Amino acid sequence: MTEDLGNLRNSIDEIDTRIVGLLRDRAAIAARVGDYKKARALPFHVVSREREILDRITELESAPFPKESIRTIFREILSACLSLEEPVVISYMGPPATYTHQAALKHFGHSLKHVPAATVREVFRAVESGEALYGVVPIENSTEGMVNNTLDTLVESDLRICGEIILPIHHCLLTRATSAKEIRTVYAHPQALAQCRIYLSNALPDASTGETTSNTKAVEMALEDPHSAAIAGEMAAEVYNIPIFSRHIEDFPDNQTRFLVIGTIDPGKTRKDQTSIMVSILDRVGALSEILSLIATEGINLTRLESRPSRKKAWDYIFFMDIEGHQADENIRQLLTKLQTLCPYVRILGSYPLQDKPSQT
Ligand SMILES: O=C(O)C(=O)C[C@]1(C(=O)O)C=C[C@@H](O)C=C1
Repeated sequence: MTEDLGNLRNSIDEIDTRIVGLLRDRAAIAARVGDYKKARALPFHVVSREREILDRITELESAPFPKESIRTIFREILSACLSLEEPVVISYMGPPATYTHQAALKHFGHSLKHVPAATVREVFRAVESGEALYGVVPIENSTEGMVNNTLDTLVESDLRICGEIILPIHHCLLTRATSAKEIRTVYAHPQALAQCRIYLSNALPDASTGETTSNTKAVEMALEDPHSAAIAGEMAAEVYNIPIFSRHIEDFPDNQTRFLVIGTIDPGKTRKDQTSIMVSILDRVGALSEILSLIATEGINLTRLESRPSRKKAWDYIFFMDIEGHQADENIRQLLTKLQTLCPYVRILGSYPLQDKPSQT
């Protein structure tokens, strides 16, 4: 029997109607949950519950529908339902269409209000003042390393880390020029320029480079001058309506950036968490190795160790550590108690859901 296209499309229309009906029912219940929470002054955004929902629906059989798409769709459903309970503002390091903006949208969905801030410090200020519930700032790139400014701002602030976002970064060359030889200058944020060195020297050996405060600023320069190009993401090309000359121009294809979600809300314990701590150590032989062996003795996996000058005394350092697990776990509680006796200063920056590293796309 041959398929009838009209019948197939009618079936899809019926299913779509059912999906919308179910979303309407879900939204009505979420609004009731919102009223319940309002009456009891409970937090509206519950990270651990969202994580539970996302993990559960990912385990449901959806084939041939891709699992990753199920998660993306549900991320948007949760975002829309939360926005019915409470208008939530997210401050991100702007301007719009940067990778940080993309990271914030991926993590919180499009239904929350995403507001750009000019600097990392401004993002922290927006959250500290209560203008925003959360802030999103870049912390580390897999090719270029730590964003020191974010680490330093974290040290000075009382805000906690509520989550992390890992985004694969694929740079594009954006320009109004139609051939490589027309391009005289390539503008970008220093991090993006550094991540595309090989491409630039091979494809545009005669072009000079110009550093900008953001890739979006670079796009504005490239829009003004047809002899200029900018390095930025695909989202910037869409938002600013500038042609993409070349895609995937990053030197290392597995280029990822990690962002932090900062705020005051405790995300709660989930199935797989990570704890970030900051310690200062005594200036004596073996002090750091003693801490590392404590971590090993408790059977804890140390996934990141960074040092930064304390900015209080010359050659005095603070150490940032990420360990697998939640601060409520027995072995981490033991470790923290021992660290308090060993280190002059210990601060828990937060326990939050561990993000899976995205596979190369
Ligand atoms: O379960 C809740 O606490 C809700 O508010 C409902 C809901 C949802 O849409 O499922 C919405 C927002 C929360 O962040 C978590 C879940």
